[in-house]
Amino acid sequence: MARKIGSRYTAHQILGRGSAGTVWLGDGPEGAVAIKLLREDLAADQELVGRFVQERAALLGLDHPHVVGVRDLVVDGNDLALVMDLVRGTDLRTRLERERRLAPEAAVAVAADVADGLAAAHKAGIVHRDVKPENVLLDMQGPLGPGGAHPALLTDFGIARLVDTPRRALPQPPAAGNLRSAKVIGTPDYLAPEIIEGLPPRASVDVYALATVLYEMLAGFTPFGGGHPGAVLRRHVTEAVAPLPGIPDELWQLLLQCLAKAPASRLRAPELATRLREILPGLAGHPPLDIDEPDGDQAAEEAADTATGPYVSGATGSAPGAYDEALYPPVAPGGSRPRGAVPLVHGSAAPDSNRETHTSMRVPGPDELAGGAHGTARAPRAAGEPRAGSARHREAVRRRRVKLGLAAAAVVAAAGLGGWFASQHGDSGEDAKPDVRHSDAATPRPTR
Ligand SMILES: Nc1ncnc2c1ncn2[C@@H]1O[C@H](COP(=O)(O)OP(=O)(O)OP(=O)(O)O)[C@@H](O)[C@H]1O
Repeated sequence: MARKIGSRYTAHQILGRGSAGTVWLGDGPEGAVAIKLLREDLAADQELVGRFVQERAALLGLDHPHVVGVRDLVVDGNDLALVMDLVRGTDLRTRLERERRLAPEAAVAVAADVADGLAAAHKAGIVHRDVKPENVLLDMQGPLGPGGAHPALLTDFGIARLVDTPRRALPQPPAAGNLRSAKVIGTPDYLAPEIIEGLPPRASVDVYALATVLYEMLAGFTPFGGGHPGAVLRRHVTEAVAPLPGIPDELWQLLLQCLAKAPASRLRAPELATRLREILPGLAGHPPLDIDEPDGDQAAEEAADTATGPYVSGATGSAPGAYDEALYPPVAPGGSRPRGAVPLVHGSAAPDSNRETHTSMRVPGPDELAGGAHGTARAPRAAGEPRAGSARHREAVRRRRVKLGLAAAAVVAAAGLGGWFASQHGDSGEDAKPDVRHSDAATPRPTR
């Protein structure tokens, strides 16, 4: 059923749905396009429409082979739509759902494309803030690259930031104690620790998210994902990345550098793109890594811990130990994380229960984050290693947790996690980095 969008475009058929709206296959004066029609409640929000219009120049100005171009912005009655280049292919999430993990060469080729796209955006002063497999489109009509990878293009620039605002999105947390009132915008698995800690997001958050996507392409799971969203956030801040058995060392070192907790330790996007392309030839013929995902039952335990733990204690005025299900949806029966259960805007429905999407939640305080330091590490197992889950294994895990908990408590008591984290950033040299504005300012500021 065709539908007119403004005076110039016609939407013909739905390509897919996201949390902010529906993407249509359409056409306009210059041929086939993809039209992202924002949800009606978003389109009816005058403040939001104003921000989109204000952003017009930035959204339309990004022209790069690895960025999905925005061609037009339509504000027409109840419709608010972004007209984009049509990418004939699929998104990376769909490919990962099908293949689980990619061979290192293909994974690195995809990541290098995305890093190129990010480099262009950062140069133009735009931070993406929501790099994840759903936002990486694979152009099946493009030429095959290293490892048989199709060209990858990053989409949804600045959309998360534009759509998610404090206006009525969330109940405000009390402005007391060490709780910060800023919100976290993004998708839990890909959120850089400094965002969780409440620092303003800069270009390095995109590099962290891209490194997470690369890890996921190689491993079949993200480094800190699994269980309750609160547990995921804590792991980003407190845990080291578990090594991937069999990964070529050069690639592993690159991943570690870009997953560094301190933003200044990460590579910038152009350097990352260069390094990835440098190591590509050495990965030719390397098979996909043969590893197993950390156990689901462990994730379930972690989720249970989190639900009764200190993370959200008192955060929204609830009783200690309780948590607000509207903000932190419960874990599905069986312990597996409900992908797509955390809406971009409070109150919106998840577009597809199999899809991971954005989250919007308050930033936990340092002492709340410290509560996560007690042994939630999820180490991947080399294929063939005995699967955890036996009674003996569970007892060992419990004992290890107690030990780790005591150790963590000692560390936190001695130094204070907040102080530790602040010092990581305090001398990080982040200020010396290019000053990349968020996509909600009116005029792009050139990088220094
Ligand atoms: N420019 C495009 N060309 C072709 N298909 C697209 C284009 N943009 C998005 N799509 C497809 O439309 C679907 C929905 O995209 P959308 O960006 O709305 O949601 P998402 O990124 O999957 O989720 P969310 O917005 O909640 O993060 C995806 O399956 C994607 O593959």
